[in-house]
Amino acid sequence: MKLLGLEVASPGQQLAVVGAVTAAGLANALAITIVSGAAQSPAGAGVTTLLTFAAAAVVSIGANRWASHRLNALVETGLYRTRVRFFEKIERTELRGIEAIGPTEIVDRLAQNMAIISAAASSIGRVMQALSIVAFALIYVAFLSPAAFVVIAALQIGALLQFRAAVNRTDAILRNYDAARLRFFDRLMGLLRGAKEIKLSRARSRDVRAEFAAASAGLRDASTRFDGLIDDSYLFLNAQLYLVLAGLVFVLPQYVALADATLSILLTTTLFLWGNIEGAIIGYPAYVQAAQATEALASLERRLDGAARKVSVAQEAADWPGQPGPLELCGVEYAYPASPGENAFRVGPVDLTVAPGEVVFIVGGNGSGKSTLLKTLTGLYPPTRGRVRLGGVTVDATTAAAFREQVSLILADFHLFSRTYGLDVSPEQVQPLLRQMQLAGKTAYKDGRFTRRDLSTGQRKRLALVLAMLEDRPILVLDEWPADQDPEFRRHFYEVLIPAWRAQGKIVIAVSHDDRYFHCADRLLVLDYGRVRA
Ligand SMILES: Nc1ncnc2c1ncn2[C@@H]1O[C@H](COP(=O)(O)OP(=O)(O)OP(=O)(O)O)[C@@H](O)[C@H]1O
Repeated sequence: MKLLGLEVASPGQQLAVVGAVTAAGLANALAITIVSGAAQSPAGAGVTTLLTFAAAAVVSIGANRWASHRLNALVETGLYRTRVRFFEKIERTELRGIEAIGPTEIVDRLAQNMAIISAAASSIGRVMQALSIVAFALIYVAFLSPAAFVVIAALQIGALLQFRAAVNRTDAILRNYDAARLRFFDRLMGLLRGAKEIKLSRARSRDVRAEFAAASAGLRDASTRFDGLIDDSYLFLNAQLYLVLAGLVFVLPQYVALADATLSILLTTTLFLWGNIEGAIIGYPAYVQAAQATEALASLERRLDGAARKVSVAQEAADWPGQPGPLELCGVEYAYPASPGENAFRVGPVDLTVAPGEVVFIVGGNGSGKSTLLKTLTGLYPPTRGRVRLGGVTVDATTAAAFREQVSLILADFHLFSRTYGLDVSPEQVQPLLRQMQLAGKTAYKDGRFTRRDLSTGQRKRLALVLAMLEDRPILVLDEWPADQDPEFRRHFYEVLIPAWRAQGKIVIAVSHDDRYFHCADRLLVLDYGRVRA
């Protein structure tokens, strides 16, 4: 069964919820019938009547409670499954796919849209309960007076159809709201990431504030229009109640013979019924919002699937099938997709063979394609031409996942996770490396995590290198790693660490701008606007 667009329940579970809601509605109608009857002849209402009334009330409340808790649990389980599925899809989507969608949309969809769907779950329960009560109350009205039933039902159906049409008109507003929320979120991220830069310039702060205010205004306008339309429709529905009451009291008795007592019960029942109709329609906008949120989630999922179809890598690949051997780049090129009116950046073709124990420095100006080449040779970007081989085995969709596990990579925008995920090491193994990186006393390794990660930029890079050394993989790739190190540690890197890795037989590829240490490499690869110059 699909609820709020989520695959949440088996037909049996669905039947149980509908059954409970129906039983609650029926018990509710029974309770009204009993009190109405008792009100007509109080002398005839004894203990049995009271007990039957109490039993009906208990069944109604109990069944409603069970149904709403069950519905909430089903929707939350559906959301949980959706989150896990998204995590797996994001994990399977290659780097380019994630870069193309962007983190703002992914975070917004998974946080905001899921919250909208979760909030709608309780509304849906209330709508179902109210509709069931309305249905049974209408049957009771039909039993009291078929003519009154026709009047009430006709006005009710008209009002509900009008309300539904109004809510459906909010579709465009909701889409605007969704786009406005993404813009707002994007500006908010800019505000937080750029907090330092903003503090240093009042003019910049003013401009950023203006953009932030414009994004907030977009949210305000879309939200106000949505709420306004819903409120108007709600009031219109309320106005129908006056029509129904007038019809019942002033018009109906002119044409149909009605006892005073019946008319009074009809009025009470109508007021009760209308209260429940209001209950039903209050939840409907939440349902529409949830449906839109689900569609946005589905659209993101389609894009992730599309990106995965374009470039897919078998995750369940076994260990690397080849022997340790040279890393070969055979005519490797990578071209970013071209934006309209722009020439796409392309790096390559690169032909390079690096044997175990060899050290290659990649050199070149800003924007010459060094990081792009590193991402391509480590299998993060699939080459648009040529191929990467390790130990004679080509890196392709079936071997890429295993190949990446042969590589330790520290890019300029590396991330230090809160735990040392995927590494099973003891503090005794970590401590000597922390000492070697002059981090002992700054941080320590305990319970699978480093006690402190709020270190200086250079120290964080050293910590990333500690993790890379603990991984102990045959290929070590570093993007301008020494750039943030002090001269002494820079020398340590070039004159102690690099020779040690060479002696261990590692393939070391490092981007470097330190020409005074170029002699520490076996070879230099010079890039110039994506082309290999030397
Ligand atoms: N995600 C991306 N999408 C499209 N183009 C990109 C992307 N990342 C980088 N580029 C483009 O690729 C070119 C090379 O970028 P790259 O980061 O590889 O250069 P780099 O040599 O590492 O530069 P730097 O020394 O400044 O770090 C740049 O012109 C950049 O505009």
